[in-house]
Amino acid sequence: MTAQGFDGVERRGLMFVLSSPSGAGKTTLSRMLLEREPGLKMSVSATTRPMRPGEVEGRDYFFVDKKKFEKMVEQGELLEWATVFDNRYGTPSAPVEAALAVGQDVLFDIDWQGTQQLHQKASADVVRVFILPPSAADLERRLHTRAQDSEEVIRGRMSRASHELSHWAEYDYIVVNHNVDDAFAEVQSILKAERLKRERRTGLTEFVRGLQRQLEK
Ligand SMILES: Nc1nc2c(ncn2[C@@H]2O[C@H](COP(=O)(O)OP(=O)(O)O)[C@@H](O)[C@H]2O)c(=O)[nH]1
Ligand SMILES: Nc1ncnc2c1ncn2[C@@H]1O[C@H](COP(=O)(O)OP(=O)(O)O)[C@@H](O)[C@H]1O
Repeated sequence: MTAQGFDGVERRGLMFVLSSPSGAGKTTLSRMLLEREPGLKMSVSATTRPMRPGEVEGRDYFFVDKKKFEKMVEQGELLEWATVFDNRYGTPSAPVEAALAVGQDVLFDIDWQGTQQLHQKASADVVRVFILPPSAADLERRLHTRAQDSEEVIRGRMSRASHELSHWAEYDYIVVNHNVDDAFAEVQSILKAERLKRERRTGLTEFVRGLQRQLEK
């Protein structure tokens, strides 16, 4: 599972997780990252929740019924899964493994339960980022301006937000999404720095040996 770094030094692919209370901006930041960061692939989850207007099957989620979801769990097809807002959500393993195998990094928009499971399985390769809204009023406004959920669903999401927030300390990095461009720049810097971590740059020993050979000539 090695990727060619942009500087030619091989490294292991990483799993980049964004979590937040609903409406804090994960989807927005994920889309920006995918547009601007080569070598990053989105993990598309399976969910039993209904499709929202504008969502696309296979791009945003694989929309499945409860029976199909249970079958995926039984057959061991999911890397992690959890129940959120009365719906099930899970990460199909095969595409993640395939992406890492060809040297891509994988981006996950999953909740704290899934993040814990992923971290238990592959702690060295998981980078966890938690996105905070600047205030409760902003969070509620964003859920309304997204205009994709009913009043009742929005109320449910607001009442779950405090519980979601309580998991912030399980993450490696915390970004407050005041302004989307600033938050994006922060998330992008985290990804860039994590790609340079010595421990996952498997090709460094060979690279440095090559440099030493050149110097000793
Ligand atoms: N554990 C887990 N959580 C997921 C997965 N996919 C999405 N989620 C989380 O489920 C929650 C609800 O997602 P969604 O219905 O798309 O609403 P949104 O957060 O408002 O965009 C969010 O916290 C997501 O991060 C998954 O595959 N596994
Ligand atoms: N920094 C920001 N300022 C204002 N609105 C934002 C900001 N970040 C995201 N939004 C808007 O808030 C809404 C919720 O964002 P979204 O990315 O769907 O959140 P999540 O995926 O965490 O539920 C969207 O309408 C999005 O355009």
